[in-house]
Amino acid sequence: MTSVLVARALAPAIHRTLKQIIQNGTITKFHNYVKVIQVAVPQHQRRLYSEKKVFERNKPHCNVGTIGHVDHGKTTLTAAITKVLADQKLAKLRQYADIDNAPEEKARGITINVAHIEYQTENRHYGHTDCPGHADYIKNMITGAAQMDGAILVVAATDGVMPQTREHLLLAKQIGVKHVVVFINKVDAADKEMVELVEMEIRELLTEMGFDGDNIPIVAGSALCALEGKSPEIGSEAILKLLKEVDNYIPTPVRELDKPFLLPVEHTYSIPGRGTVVTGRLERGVVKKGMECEFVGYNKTLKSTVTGVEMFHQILEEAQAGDQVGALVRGLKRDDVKRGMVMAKPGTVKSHDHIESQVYILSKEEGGRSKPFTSYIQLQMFCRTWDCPAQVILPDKEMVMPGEDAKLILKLMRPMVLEEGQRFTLRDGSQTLGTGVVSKTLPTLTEQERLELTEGKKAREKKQAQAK
Ligand SMILES: Nc1nc2c(ncn2[C@@H]2O[C@H](COP(=O)(O)OP(=O)(O)OP(=O)(O)O)[C@@H](O)[C@H]2O)c(=O)[nH]1
Ligand SMILES: [Mg+2]
Repeated sequence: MTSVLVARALAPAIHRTLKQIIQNGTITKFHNYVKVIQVAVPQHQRRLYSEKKVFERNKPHCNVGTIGHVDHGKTTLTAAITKVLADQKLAKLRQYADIDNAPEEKARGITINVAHIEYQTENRHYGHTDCPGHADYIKNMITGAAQMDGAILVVAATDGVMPQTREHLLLAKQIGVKHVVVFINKVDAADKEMVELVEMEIRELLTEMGFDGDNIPIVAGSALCALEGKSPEIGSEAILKLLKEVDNYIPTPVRELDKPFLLPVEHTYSIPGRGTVVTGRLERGVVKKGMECEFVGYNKTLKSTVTGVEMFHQILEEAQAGDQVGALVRGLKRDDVKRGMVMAKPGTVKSHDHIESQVYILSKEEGGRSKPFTSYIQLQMFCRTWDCPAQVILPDKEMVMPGEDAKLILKLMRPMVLEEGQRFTLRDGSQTLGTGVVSKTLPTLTEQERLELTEGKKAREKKQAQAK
């Protein structure tokens, strides 16, 4: 007991000294520092001296993000939001180059990977996902949007509604994002009539897509002015107005805290000296340090234990459904775990490669395909953080017309975690076909069926002939 008290009293001094040693370069690597801490301080005291802050859960958490056509200013707006809120001590400023930080993003001046940013308003704590607008990176946008409780659609006043404005809105709707707030950007470079015209055009599009086009809040301003601290009436004031609308219009969803936890893995990182961290939005339940977990997907089930939980690099006592989480896991290498796997309470989820579903196929006017399709068409299925090719079988009709609702049997190339009631999106090349819900999971494909699926009927017959 005395030694604990002494350690407690001495710890801040030890911490200061160690910090100084690091700064002086005597201990260069952080994990060496951690090792010294581990030797010097008893385990139950260690967190007190950790470099990281403990996350203070004093406001509801909500996930939003920016969607919209390429170059309309989503990343600039994301940076501007952090700037305006940093002035009120509600965020840490994230510069544009901090958000689009990959070399290719810098070279091309476009967003490729989604970025997760944190900020707060007076009312809520936000996780903000900045999505890419370029048509080639729609896949990343789908994963990003799947984590949002509400979206901020960015439309440049200089361009108005463009192809990915429409496509992102359509995908958001399909994925189940029900609440959208609009920011008309670049008003510094457009006249008033133009802005009014663009607003009318957006309201029309929203209504056409099945959103409440008449009442959705639309704020006009300039993200660049806000970021550069110029013309406050279209700069910082417009950003604050937008955030107020986001606060009011996008409700905090009811989280499923009492269910077994499930985290669709978005990324994996390796932290030297500590292990592997998986990130993603916790879909349901609660995760704490010490809990056993299981990674399921791609024909694999890996067992592990959660050894730490963080949100935006701050330590979490407990991660709750809806949180944007980083979980440190024991005994797994970074390459063992892949995006698209699910981290869940052991024994609570199962992979499936054969399902029955109810799907709405979009009409041409809604952005879907113009021709009907029949059995054996191969489509790409997007669900949570994974996507996978799937073969379609129509059990009760010859063909499905665009604009129709249909029962589809889907055979997946790989078994992935799926549950009854799970939503997914179907795409064909660069076109969104529709969304569906898993109505029933069916028996796993037999070896014969899988062979047929992967190699086609002809190849199978050839193999059988050769075997004879
Ligand atoms: N005039 C003006 N230019 C702006 C404004 N906001 C952004 N821009 C410029 O528009 C260009 C594109 O901005 P980004 O923020 O990269 O656009 P984005 O929507 O994130 O683009 P992607 O992520 O690649 O789809 C940059 O050159 C910005 O400086 C604005 O309010 N006014
Ligand atoms: Mg961007």
